[in-house]
Amino acid sequence: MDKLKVAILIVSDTASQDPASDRTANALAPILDAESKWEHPAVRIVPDNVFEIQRAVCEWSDDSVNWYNLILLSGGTGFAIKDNTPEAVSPLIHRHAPGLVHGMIAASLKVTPFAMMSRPVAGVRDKSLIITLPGSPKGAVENLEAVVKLLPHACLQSAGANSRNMHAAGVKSLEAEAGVSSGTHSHTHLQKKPSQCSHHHGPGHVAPKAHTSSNRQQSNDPSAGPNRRYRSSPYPMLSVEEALLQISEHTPEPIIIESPVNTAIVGSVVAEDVYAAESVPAYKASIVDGYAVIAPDSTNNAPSTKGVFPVASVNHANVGGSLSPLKQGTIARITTGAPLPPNANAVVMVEDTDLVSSTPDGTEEATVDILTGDIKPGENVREPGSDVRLGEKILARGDVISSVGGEVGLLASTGIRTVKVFKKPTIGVLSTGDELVEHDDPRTLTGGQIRDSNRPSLLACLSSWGFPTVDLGIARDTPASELEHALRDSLRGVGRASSGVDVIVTTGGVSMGELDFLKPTIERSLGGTIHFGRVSMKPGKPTTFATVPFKETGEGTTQQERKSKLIFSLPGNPASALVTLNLFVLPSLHKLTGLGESSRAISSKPWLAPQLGLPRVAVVLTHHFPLDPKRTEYHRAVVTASRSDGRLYATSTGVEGVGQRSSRVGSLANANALVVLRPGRGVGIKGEIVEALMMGGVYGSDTRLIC
Ligand SMILES: Nc1nc2c(c(=O)[nH]1)N[C@H]1C(S)=C(S)[C@@H](COP(=O)(O)OP(=O)(O)OC[C@H]3O[C@@H](n4cnc5c(N)ncnc54)[C@H](O)[C@@H]3O)O[C@H]1N2
Ligand code: MOO
Ligand SMILES: [Mg+2]
Repeated sequence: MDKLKVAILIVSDTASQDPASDRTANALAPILDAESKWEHPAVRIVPDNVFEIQRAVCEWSDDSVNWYNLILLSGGTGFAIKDNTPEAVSPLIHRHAPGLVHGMIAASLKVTPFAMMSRPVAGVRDKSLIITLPGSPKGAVENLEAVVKLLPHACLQSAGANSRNMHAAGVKSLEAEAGVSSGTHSHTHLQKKPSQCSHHHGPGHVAPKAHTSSNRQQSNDPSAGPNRRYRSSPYPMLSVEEALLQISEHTPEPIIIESPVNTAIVGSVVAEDVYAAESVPAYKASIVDGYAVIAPDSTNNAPSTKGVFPVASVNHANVGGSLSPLKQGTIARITTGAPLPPNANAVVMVEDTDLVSSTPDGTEEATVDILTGDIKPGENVREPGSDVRLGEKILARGDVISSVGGEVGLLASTGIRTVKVFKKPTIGVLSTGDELVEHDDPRTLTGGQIRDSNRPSLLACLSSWGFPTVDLGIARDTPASELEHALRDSLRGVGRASSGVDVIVTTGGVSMGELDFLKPTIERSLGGTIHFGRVSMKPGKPTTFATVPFKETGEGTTQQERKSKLIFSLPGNPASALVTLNLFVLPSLHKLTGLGESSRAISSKPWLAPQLGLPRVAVVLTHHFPLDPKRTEYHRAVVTASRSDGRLYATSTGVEGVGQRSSRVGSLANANALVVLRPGRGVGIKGEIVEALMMGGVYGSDTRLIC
């Protein structure tokens, strides 16, 4: 018999930094070598990080050529916060092996009651047997020794060997070595072929409840095949309002970064009150072009400003150095914004003066006649700090740095070089489907191929909202592992998503088809939680929202814990994808970007206040709109403002025939609003006032009148 392949994954933050500190791998290897059934183990070390662990296990189990029969993990199985090896491994397991877990704990309990504090996991993924062991060399050795005799047999069965033959050939001796007797129960168990196990996972079987958010059944098992898929969705149908509440609840709080004041902060929300670092103006400045004068007041006994005065000096804006004081009886020429010389207290506009004489060379003013005596101290002068006082609060937490430029101007003028803002989330967009072809592929479509229109349209929409995006490409439906790898890579920040994403938006694969793998992949393979998988709306019924646990540490941030990443899995139909992006993803992005803080700061409203998501307005229907009997419809429409009566009017982008069909992305071309049509019989009547969500600016019109 060929030797079996075995890999050891050491899970330890310490050993990942200092590989020499690991003693467990060297302690385990001799136990396997003694069996002479194993190749020398491959060893790798990763930190206590769910994604690193999953990546290594998948590499060893999923490669169709170089897969390993046995994958042993050591470390991260205790109760400490950072111990998350079982959480990383459980979702990867297709068929659990509680017997091995029981055997290991029973053996350890003979040695120490602390065995109860270990949380081992064991089971089969594809053809590989995966077992977690404690991190200490002693504990790992004890656990491995407890099961090692059974492992060659277990691995061969997992790999698909005929168990009857194996049983006849060697089980008796195995049992003898392991010190167990071959009772009826163990016979039955060992005789089961791996493929037979899958019938446990069809509908009717209560799957292990790992990360579901309710008591419902877990999503379809992709390996069960179409004849075993659910024939009704296990996901409860939520109302749009309930779905928005779930999103609100599970969208993490925004995190703060220090950002330089430049164009990139436009659209950001200020995270801490900002105080002026400098006064504006920093000096006494002229508001006009003219002559600085000493206007009479009770303190200076100056004569009237009316009369002819010698021009003593010239003050331009941008002068360096110190200015000589203005003497009584003289004036100084000055430009707008320039500093007044000491003693000057007012400026006379050049329009209120006449030139009397020039210097002998004819190039300069010698004397000027001031035509008005009605100049008061302070006239045409900006006092230091009169625009902005040093230390004055110029922006408050929650303020939005708008594209108008006023906030950037304030920061720039007061010497603020960096500002604390909430980090804008980065969104990765992934299309799924075997039928998809790049939209710009020059080849003619064949068979059931269609162009991927969702990715470009979603990326365009997200960019227009001002969020950084990552194009995650297309993941095929088959093999299902392609989707799993694409999502995991994006969550871990490798490949196309190397700069990291906070939110993943996928389209396709969320409904009831046998290739609709999104939900099972999130739940079963990534250990995510699906908060909802169906919404009573049209279009967009199968919209799915999930969170996947994650810990982030990065540069330049002050609060580094983003505990989970968000996945919005939108329906594949193009109109459904865009409508649900607007309706569900935008409010979440707004919360992540700190706009929730904004609404709290401004009005103490909860985060679902109108500032989050699309603005809501009341519109008048310009014609009859058909209603759906069950689902709330988000009808694509053009909203115009009437100049005659100041009201907003909504006209459908197409009510006849296929106008609003969810495959018809054209229903969103020119649309600037989603008209909210509550379910009912018949039609929404022309002239009726309903709610609309504005996706773009209102068009102007004075012709849109109804009677
Ligand atoms: N038996 C049932 N079937 C369907 C139901 C249902 O409740 N029971 N729901 C329907 C509804 S409603 C929708 S919406 C769709 C959602 O389908 P999926 O999200 O599973 O998406 P796919 O099956 O992958 O594709 C649907 C459709 O969209 C096209 N598509 C997919 N991706 C793209 C893309 N990137 N660019 C352009 N077009 C795309 C795909 O080719 C299909 O034509 O399910 C109904 N079925
Ligand atoms: O819910 Mo679907 O998006 O109507 O076609
Ligand atoms: Mg589908």
